[in-house]
Amino acid sequence: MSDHQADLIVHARWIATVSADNTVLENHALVVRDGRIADLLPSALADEKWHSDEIVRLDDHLLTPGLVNAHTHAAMNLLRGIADDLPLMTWLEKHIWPAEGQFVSEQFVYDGTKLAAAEMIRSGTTTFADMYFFPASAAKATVEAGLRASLFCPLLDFPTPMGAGPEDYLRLATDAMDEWRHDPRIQIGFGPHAPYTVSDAPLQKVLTLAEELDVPVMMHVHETAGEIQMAVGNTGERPLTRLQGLGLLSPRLLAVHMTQLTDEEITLVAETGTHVVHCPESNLKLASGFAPVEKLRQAGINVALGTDGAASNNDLDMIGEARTAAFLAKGVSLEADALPAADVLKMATLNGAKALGRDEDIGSLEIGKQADMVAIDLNRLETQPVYDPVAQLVYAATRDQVTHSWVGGRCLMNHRQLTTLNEALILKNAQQWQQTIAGAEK
Ligand SMILES: CSC[C@H]1O[C@@H](n2cnc3c(O)ncnc32)[C@H](O)[C@@H]1O
Ligand SMILES: [Zn+2]
Repeated sequence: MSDHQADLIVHARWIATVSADNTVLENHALVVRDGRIADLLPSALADEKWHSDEIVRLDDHLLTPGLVNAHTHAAMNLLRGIADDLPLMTWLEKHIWPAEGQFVSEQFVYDGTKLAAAEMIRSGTTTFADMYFFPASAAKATVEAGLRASLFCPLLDFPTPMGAGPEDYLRLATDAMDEWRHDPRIQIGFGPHAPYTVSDAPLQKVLTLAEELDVPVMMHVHETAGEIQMAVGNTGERPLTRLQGLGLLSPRLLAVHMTQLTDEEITLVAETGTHVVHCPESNLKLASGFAPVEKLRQAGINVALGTDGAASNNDLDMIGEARTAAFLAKGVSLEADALPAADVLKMATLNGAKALGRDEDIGSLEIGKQADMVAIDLNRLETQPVYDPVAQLVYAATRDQVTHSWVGGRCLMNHRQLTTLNEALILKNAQQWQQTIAGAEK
């Protein structure tokens, strides 16, 4: 390869870099070599300086970093619509856990994660943080789809189709960590489900192992007021205080939901460097509340964005989630400048990468980082004219305007055609699962 031979050059009308200075470049080219961004320069100069057999010209598009869905349960796509309009604990205990107990298997997770991967690619996500059973099956589906994932291995006090109890779950998690240690696409972490399903002893083991193996931990925390009332009634302590006592609050922890927080707890989260994952649509649909995002941001907390699973959201659309997050922040603070478009895009990209400890590699479009990026066609009646492309993405565009996706410079979607996944087969499998599951309910 000559000095200026590239694997891929993408010219775009706008490039939202999400770098520290938040630059939006106009009429620039992004040059990819060996999966990484080798150059970012004005299109006219790129034509003189760089050569490539693969040149993509996107004259009406905004190029952004691939979106990072910082919390989901991918395989739950197969349970989308199985139980709606219910509060969290009824939804979980009366519908979701019984269905999972009956149907979740390696094949369910593989098929469900493929279905989710197709939806995620088609809506601009390139990395997702998953917390679900049989992570080896999720990893296989992820790698075949060409996405990146951080897979948080489940841990609960009670048996599930995947394991008999904490010792089992911990062994499965460390086995997965061994297996995937050398693959840069897959990161494995611990996913203790929630304070109300995991007791102190296994949580202490998680902490010791996570520190020893230097891996992240993800947990649903303070999702509802009921969770806190129950804990206070049983132990006299709020769950966050308990987690702090156990030493779990740290930059290693991604605390998901956090809808119930006192000012003192916000200070504690900030001081410990704990990351918060905001899942506004799931929280709204389950009527759980919402994280006080503006207060968290003002306290200096890194807030990432997640969809949660498709059984509570009911989609994995990070563009829609970003819009909901922005509107909600404005609505609850009564401040129109709360969570501006550029900040919510950062929340959906770089902040997620940071929470996962992957921001040296992904989350922004900067020279040296992985070429994980997506293109959004703004030349539609719904998004013209364009004064501010990032505002247009957040406030007006929809996920079907995502036309291209690359992970490490590899194209996963070209003009809305998936290149790694068989859509017809994924659809057929999803319909078969629906028949099996609905048939068993009769
Ligand atoms: C330990 S595997 C994941 C486990 O979590 C369940 N789940 C999905 N969404 C939520 C949520 O919003 N709060 C709590 N638990 C949730 C999922 O069904 C699996 O059982
Ligand atoms: Zn969740």
